[in-house]
Order: sequence, then C-alpha cells, then structure tokens
Amino acid sequence: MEDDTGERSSFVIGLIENRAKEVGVAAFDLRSASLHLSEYIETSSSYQNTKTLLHFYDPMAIIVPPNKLAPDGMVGVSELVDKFYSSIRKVTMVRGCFDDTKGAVLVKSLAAKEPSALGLDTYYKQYYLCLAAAAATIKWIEAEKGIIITNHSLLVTFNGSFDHMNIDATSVHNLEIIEPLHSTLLGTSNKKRSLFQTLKSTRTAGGTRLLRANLLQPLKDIETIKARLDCLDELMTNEQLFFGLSQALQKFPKETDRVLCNFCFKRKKVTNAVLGGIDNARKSQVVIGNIIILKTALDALPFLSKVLKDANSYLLANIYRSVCANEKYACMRKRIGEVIDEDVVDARVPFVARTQQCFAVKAGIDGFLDLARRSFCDTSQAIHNLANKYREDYKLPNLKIPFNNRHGFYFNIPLKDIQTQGKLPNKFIQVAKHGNSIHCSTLDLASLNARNKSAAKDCYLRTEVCLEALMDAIREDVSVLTLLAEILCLLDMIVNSFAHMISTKPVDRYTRPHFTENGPLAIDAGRHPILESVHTDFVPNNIFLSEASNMVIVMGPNMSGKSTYLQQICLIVILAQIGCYIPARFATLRVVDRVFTRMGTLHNLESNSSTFMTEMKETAFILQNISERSLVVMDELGRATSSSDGFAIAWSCCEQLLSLKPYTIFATHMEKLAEVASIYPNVKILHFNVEVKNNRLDFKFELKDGWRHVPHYGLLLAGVAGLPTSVIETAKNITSRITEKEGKRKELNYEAYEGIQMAYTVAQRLICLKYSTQDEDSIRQALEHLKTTNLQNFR
Ligand SMILES: Nc1ncnc2c1ncn2[C@@H]1O[C@H](COP(=O)(O)OP(=O)(O)OP(=O)(O)O)[C@@H](O)[C@H]1O
Repeated sequence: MEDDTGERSSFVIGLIENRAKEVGVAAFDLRSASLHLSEYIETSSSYQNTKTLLHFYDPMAIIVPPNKLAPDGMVGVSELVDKFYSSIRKVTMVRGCFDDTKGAVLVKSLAAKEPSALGLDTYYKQYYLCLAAAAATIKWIEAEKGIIITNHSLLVTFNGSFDHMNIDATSVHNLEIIEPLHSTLLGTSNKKRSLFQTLKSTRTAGGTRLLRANLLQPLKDIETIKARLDCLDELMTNEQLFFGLSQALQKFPKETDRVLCNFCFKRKKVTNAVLGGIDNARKSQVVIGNIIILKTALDALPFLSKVLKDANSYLLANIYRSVCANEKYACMRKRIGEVIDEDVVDARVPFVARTQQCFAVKAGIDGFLDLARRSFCDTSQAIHNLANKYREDYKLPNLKIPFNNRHGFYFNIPLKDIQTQGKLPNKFIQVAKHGNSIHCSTLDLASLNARNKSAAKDCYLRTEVCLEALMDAIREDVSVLTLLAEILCLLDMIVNSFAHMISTKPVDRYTRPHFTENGPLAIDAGRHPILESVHTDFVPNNIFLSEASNMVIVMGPNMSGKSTYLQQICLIVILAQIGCYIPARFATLRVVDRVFTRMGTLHNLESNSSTFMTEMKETAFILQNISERSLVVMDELGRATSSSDGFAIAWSCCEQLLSLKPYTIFATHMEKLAEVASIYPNVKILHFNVEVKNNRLDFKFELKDGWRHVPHYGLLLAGVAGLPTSVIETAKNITSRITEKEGKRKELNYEAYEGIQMAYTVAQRLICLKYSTQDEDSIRQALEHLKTTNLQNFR
C-alpha cells in the first residue's frame, strides 16, 4: 500500500546480530509513531525468523551495519538483505551508530510508556541488540526525514520472535534453563544440572545450538509441536528407525551444517597475483576441506534415505520427500565426482587431512598441481628418511615423527632412550619436555618442513583454481545445502537429544503431552525433569488450571517443595513446547505465549537495586506485559518488605493477575492470602503436606487440596537452626494470639462467599467438558451427574 509520501510502506527497520546468532530488530512505523523492538535467537541458518519479521513489516528501508562475514558460515544480516530484499532500500550505517546504551536512553525518553513497563532497567542486557538497532534507526529517521521525535510520544512494544514463546532473561536464570543457579552464584560445581545440560547429548555444534535456541524460545505453533511429537512417537515405537537414524547421522561429518552454509560465500577469484600469500593458501585449504566434507555428507545421504524410506510421521516423511528424494543432491554428487577423487575422505588426523586435501582433485586435470604434488611427496618421503637415519645414527629406535598443523613435523623421543644414551646429541634443537618424552627438531628437519609446507601450499592454491567451476555450479543450488544443514541440525536435536533422553528413562516415565488452543493446563503426576534424577524418591504432583480456575495459591512451610513445584511446572511446559515428551503420567496443555517468573531474592548488584526494588521492578514488568495466554509463577512475592505492606502487595497483585486472566501459580507463606480464594472462586488453594513429629517437620512433598495450618513451622525450623529456646517460646505466644483472631474473620468470609464458590465449581466443570476429548455419551453422562449433584448442593 502506498502512503501520502509515495512510499510503499511506512516501516523503517534496523537490523543487527551478534556472534551468538541473536538478532535485534527495531521496526519504526512512521505512520503510527510506534517502535517495535524484537530480539531473538536465529534458529535456522537461512534466517527464517528474520525473514518472517521482514515479511510482516515489509519495510521501505532496512538499516544494517557494514557487511562482515558472519561466524559459523551464516549469511550475515546485511547479505541476507542483499540477497532476498534487493528491491528494498538498504542503508549501511557504521557500527558506532548501533550503540545499545544510546538506544536505551533514547527509548526511555521517547517512549510514552512507563520505564517500568518496558522493563529496561531489569532486562537491559536481554534487549541490548534491539536497542542498538533502535539507536541507528532513530538516528537515520531523524536525519533522513528532517524531524525530531518528541519526548514521551512513541508507542514502544517489545516482542520476541513472532513464532516463539518468550522467556525473559530473569526467568531463564530462575528456571535454570541454561545454567544451574548454584554454579553461577557460588562458582561451585553442583550435582544439579540445567535443563540444557540434561538434554545436551547432541552430536553436532549445530544441533546443540538449535537445542539451546529452542529452550530459550520454545515453539508456539501447535502444528509444528505436534509434528515433532508425532516424530518422537514413531521413534519410540520403531526401534529400527531410531537406531537407523542415529547411525545415519553419525555418517555425516560433525561440521556438516557449518560447512554447507559456507557455500553461500564466494571468495574473490584466485589470480596469479594473489597466488603465493600464506593467508590465501589457508583459505584455499578451507575451500578444499569444505568440498571434501560436502562429498562425505552427500555420500551419507543414500543411507539416510534407506532409513527414512518407510517413515510415516509427517516430519520424517517430509524430510524424505524434500531431501532424500531430491535429485539435486545426486546431481551435485555426480558433478563433484567429475573433479574430486573418489577415494578422498574427510580425515581428522592432521597429516592425513593435509594429504587428502593435496590429492583431492583427480590426477591429470592440472599439470602444475601434479608437479606440486610430486614435490609434496618427495619432501614428505625425505622427512621420513631423515627420521630413519637418526634412529640408526643416534641409536634412538623409538624416535617418532608426529605432525601438527602449527609446527609441521617434529621428533618425539622417549626420555628413557635419551637417559641410556647419556645426553641428546647437539644436532637436536628446540628441545621441550612433554611428559615422559621430549619434542625437538633439527635444522635439516626445519628446512624439509618448510619445503613440504610450501609444496602443500602450492597444491592448495592450484586445487582451488581447479575447483572454481565446480564451486560455481554448487553455488547455483546453494538452497538445497542450507536445507540439508537445517535438517541435520533438527534431526540431531530430535534423535540424539529428545529421543535419546526419553529412551534412557524407564518405560512410560516420559509421556507425550496433548495440546489444545484454549483448554486447561493439566498435569497428572508431573515430576521435576532435573531433580527427579538427583532424588531417587522424588514425589510427583499434579496441577490443574483452566479458564474458570486460573490461579493456584500454593502454601506450605519452608523447605516443603514450593519453589521446586513452580520450577517443575514451567520446565514441563517448556519441554512440551519444544516438542519433547515430558516427565508426567499425563498432561494436556494450552500453548503458552510467555513465561514470567518472580522467584529469586538476589540483590541486583548491576542495577544497584535492593532485594525489594528488584522484586518490584520485576513484578511491574510482569503485570504490564502479560497476556491471557501467559504462564506466571510468583514465589513469595512481598516477603522482602514489612509484613503488612508485603501482604497488601501480594493480595493486590493476585487481584490484578486475576483480572488479566493468565494462568498463575502463586507460592506463599502468608496464610492470610488463602482468603483470596473465599472471595474469588477462580482461585484454588493447595498446600504441601508436612507432618510434625517430635517437634520436627517431616516433609512429604505431596500437594493437597485446601489450606492447612502447620503450627509454628517457622519456629520449629528456627529451633533446628539454633535460635535460643527463650526467644522461640516468646515468639510462639505472640503468633498463637494473632492466629486466633484471624481464624474467626476467615470463617465469616467463607460463609459470605459460599454461594459464588459453588456456581464457579459448576462453571469450571463445564469448561473442562467443553475441551474434553471424550465421546458424546460420556459427556452427556457427566452433564447429567453434574446437574443432579449440584441441585442437591443448592437445596
Ligand atoms: N516433590 C519432591 N520430591 C522430593 N524432594 C523434593 C520435592 N520437592 C522439593 N524437594 C526437595 O526439597 C527441598 C526444598 O524444596 P524447595 O526449595 O522447593 O522448598 P520451598 O518450600 O520453596 O522452601 P522455601 O519456602 O524455604 O523457599 C529441595 O532441595 C528439593 O530437593
């Protein structure tokens, strides 16, 4: 659509990425004066997430930093724009314009929203890339359009990636998704691992990266989640397929995904003028190594095809259709076979790899290359002859001649051989002790090494010239290579991580979660995915949240398992939304768009905030950013200030959350908070069962309905911790007087709201039946039952 200025679109987009493949996007809408900030991890090497965003905004100009080769073979955002959005105006601004600190200051002063709602103080680090993009975008707009944006006028929103669940940095930390809390806090190694570490049995760096990205931003699209779960179902029921796939993946060199994406880049032509530079030789060596890896990967494809031929699940069948049955791969392999020697393989041992690379191209294609190879063979032979000579001359039968890329060939002589000789002859130089042997060289070896290296360099440079036409032909079909790279990463994650983890647990410990659009979040006998392997007797627990009962308040003494339970629910939801089975007997979930947690009580030293201020900033951010589809877990909100203010804050936050309708789990020690449930029927109270035996607390870790007063649990624990008896006795007297008064008030409240409670219970059951997958007869029966029981209750 054209606007008044004749521009097709009113959006200007700033784009920047970092080495960890996180992308920051600032989308400025000139028409509505709004700024949409997004920051996410790019999960695919073809920049699918960024493309979705660019497609959505359809901008008139894209601002990027100068072109720079992205690490790990990814096409940098700048090249992405050149390649796929050449019709859109591209503006390159120097990196200095992408200043995150300036961006934060600008956004704070221009935004119409409260700074607390933006969460910039608390989440500054999480936003830094999109803030950098915002700084450049705003600077360009002001200069280009000759305008100045008025303070507090801009509507600023923050989105992650469109297709993914958002988890803020604090929640990632609280939930121990990537790092366990203890190791970062105390610098100690702890038995407890993070979710990422538990799942990290991927084989390739690409698979590991994808797993990490998925855990940080799980999926939101039910169909994609279901496709992954269907694939897991098939792998769990078809052993042959599972083992076949694991085997097939092992046939691909580990760095395949990185190398395949490298073919997107074209190097400057190797001319005679540049021939000879050592740096060029190294780059040529990389090109040859890449071709060899591509050849090995293409050779592994037929086995993958054989394994996937009869796969039924959509995901695997689709991989078979798009990759295995795609003739382009076979054509490419044939084309490689015309130039590259059939026997060349990808090797890890440095000298074998060097030899493979020197002899990669078939003999007779290039005369100069054949000459360089002869020289390479001669010098290699001369080096081995030299070693033989030293063995005899100096009576060193165990002298070895290893090779590494840095030093070339060197001698390795066991210390005991030298001791029998008395001393190492003076001929040997650069002597260094390594364990039970010494490493050294001689002038002759150094000279031969130099000649050998120079011959290898000539081989590489000539080989690259021979490969030019082949490389161009491959580049024409580079999209099939990026597709293969993505598929290998995905398979690595699903087979080597998800399926592997499930298969190493006892049967039926992990089950497939079910998903509905708007149904309840119900988990039967859920367990903590990490702690269950630390505690052999881990006690499973349930959760049920629905539209009619969207808040659970969990009560219980210290150490009863509240925080673990909150973390467990979030981790189960995350596992389910990355398309993995979950540690529960049964679960049906509603897709969550954001997970918010308020758990830690750490001082935020960086932002110079007290415990209470950090708590309040995080709570403000949550309350202003949640949607009806979010999951919120709050652990002991309000405990860091005076008890009356803390209680008031906890209560009003509960009320606010109830009005916003996300699914909320609220853990608290404040017994008075149980009264929220008497007033609001959509709140359910649960407590962790604890028995008091001989003045000691016996933790059962079982979650039970309702609220239960455990007398003086704080005092019991304080006693165990060593507080004087006199102090504890006085405290007991005070607390029993307070609880007596409270009890009476609660009874009055309960009577007043009993009617509403009952009506809500009926509504809640009706909602469950609405999303039930049972047959019509059972639902009719259940409705009949509901009718009769409730008529009795109302009478
Ligand atoms: N379901 C469970 N089964 C077995 N052990 C558990 C279970 N839940 C928690 N635990 C263990 O109990 C300990 C205390 O749990 P947690 O920290 O969750 O308690 P809490 O109620 O949040 O305590 P506080 O109120 O003092 O923060 C944990 O170290 C955990 O290992």
